Amino acid sequence: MNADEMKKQAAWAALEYIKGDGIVGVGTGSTVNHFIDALATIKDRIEGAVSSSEASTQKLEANGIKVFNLNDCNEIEVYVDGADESNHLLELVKGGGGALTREKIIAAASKQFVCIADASKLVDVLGKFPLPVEVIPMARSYVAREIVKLGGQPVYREGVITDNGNVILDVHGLDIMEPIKLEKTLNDIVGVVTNGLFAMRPADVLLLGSPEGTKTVFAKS
Ligand SMILES: O=C[C@H](O)[C@H](O)[C@H](O)COP(=O)(O)O
Repeated sequence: MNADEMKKQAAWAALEYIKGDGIVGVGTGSTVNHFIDALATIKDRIEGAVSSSEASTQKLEANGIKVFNLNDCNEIEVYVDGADESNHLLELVKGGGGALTREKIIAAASKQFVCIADASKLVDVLGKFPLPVEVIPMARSYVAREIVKLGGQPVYREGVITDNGNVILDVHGLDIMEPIKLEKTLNDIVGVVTNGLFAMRPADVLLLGSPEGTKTVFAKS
């Protein structure tokens, strides 16, 4: 079974978590693309979706799913999104596709966060995948220097502008032993919009596609 088949398996398993008839929070990425295909099969029983990126919005609308503005919604019941890495507390690294800020906003505004991924994404310690940081363009060099002071090696993601008009620094080599602390420290640098650590608001459940079937993982305390 290849990684994409595992992603698809986890994405379809997430349908079970869509219990109500309201608005579903939808993330971004190749795993979420499978979830949107799955969601399309129940589109007549849900009101619609809120979307974390222009790419997901396009795919949702192409599938006949109405996309709402988050400002017009109350609390979202369920948010479904992928991840680049998850530890056993379901703290995540996200943003490989550059959609981290809108993803973090919808995750914060949702009651339940269901993370979907292939089995390779579960790790003991976060940090092998470079940590994306979304930055206001004029602050790029300043923020990069501040990140170097923290021990990271920021790499500018050339040619990428986020849906919010910002740039991304991918930070290598950071010690992510204390994810909540690092998430806050990075967000405190002036010019940072947000970073791809989802530790203050981790996932509530992780669905991992694997050759042995979908595994359901809850946070280990
Ligand atoms: O910005 C992108 C998102 O955080 C994605 O959810 C993450 O990169 C995982 O993507 P994929 O499902 O393609 O592995």
